[in-house]
Amino acid sequence: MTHHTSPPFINVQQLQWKAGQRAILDDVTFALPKGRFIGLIGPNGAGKTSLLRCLTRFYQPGQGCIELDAKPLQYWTRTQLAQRVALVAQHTNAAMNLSVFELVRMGLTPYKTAFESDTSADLECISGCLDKMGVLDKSSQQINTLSGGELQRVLIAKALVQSPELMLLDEPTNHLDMCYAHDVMALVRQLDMTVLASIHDVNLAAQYCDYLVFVKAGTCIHFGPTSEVFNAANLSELFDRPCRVDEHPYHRQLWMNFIAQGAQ
Ligand SMILES: Nc1ncnc2c1ncn2[C@@H]1O[C@H](COP(=O)(O)OP(=O)(O)OP(=O)(O)O)[C@@H](O)[C@H]1O
Repeated sequence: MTHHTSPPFINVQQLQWKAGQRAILDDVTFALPKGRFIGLIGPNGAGKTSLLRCLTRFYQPGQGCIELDAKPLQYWTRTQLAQRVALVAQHTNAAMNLSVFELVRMGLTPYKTAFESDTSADLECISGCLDKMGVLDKSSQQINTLSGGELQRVLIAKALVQSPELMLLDEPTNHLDMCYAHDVMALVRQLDMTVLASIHDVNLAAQYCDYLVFVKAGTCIHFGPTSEVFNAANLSELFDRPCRVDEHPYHRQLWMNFIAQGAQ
């Protein structure tokens, strides 16, 4: 397991979370620096979503601790947490009868009292975030008429309006075509914040993420800078099957391929 020397921004120590009697996360430990794009990779059912939910305190860990910026998560008030951590969930219900603007405006909720009206700074913030994600022209469109890729960008814009220090993205490229997936990853990479994103496509993760966390069967088996941990031994262990990692001949980045059965 790789460790780094800078003080961690996200510090997870021996985290355990149980659903009923079953430990879904067990002994999860990793520490990651601020301001980086971090990919959470691992097979289906490994516990990536559960881990993201623990980081928002939606799930309460049975044991272990999570610190953000050296402060245990349980000490943040609900409002402080909502101002600092934003989650873009995997299955967001887009059937609501809202415009893009109305949805993105909801990102301001942690900063507002119930009847406070929008200031010009609020409106600028909303437009700025929509613009950053390339969807400003969709502002008045109903969210249930957006394409999957547009909706994903709008949801990230809503999280940006929250101006969190930590953005959690649960499979942000799910259902996106390759171009949209790359666009979303590139846009996220440009954001000046710490982003932890679960990503199924490990090559996409390796291309854009500074750090990777490997999650297998409810625990973290490796974490560290992508260049150090993205290798055939670690990925074979993660997926329980042989693979190789090479430098891609075109873009020169690390690239994983599974070795087909009988082709070793
Ligand atoms: N609230 C819950 N109650 C019972 N089981 C749960 C609950 N939440 C998650 N699980 C189980 O925990 C395991 C991990 O689920 P999780 O969604 O965290 O995995 P994941 O790595 O995000 O998977 P995927 O890549 O398929 O989205 C699964 O077996 C799931 O069924």
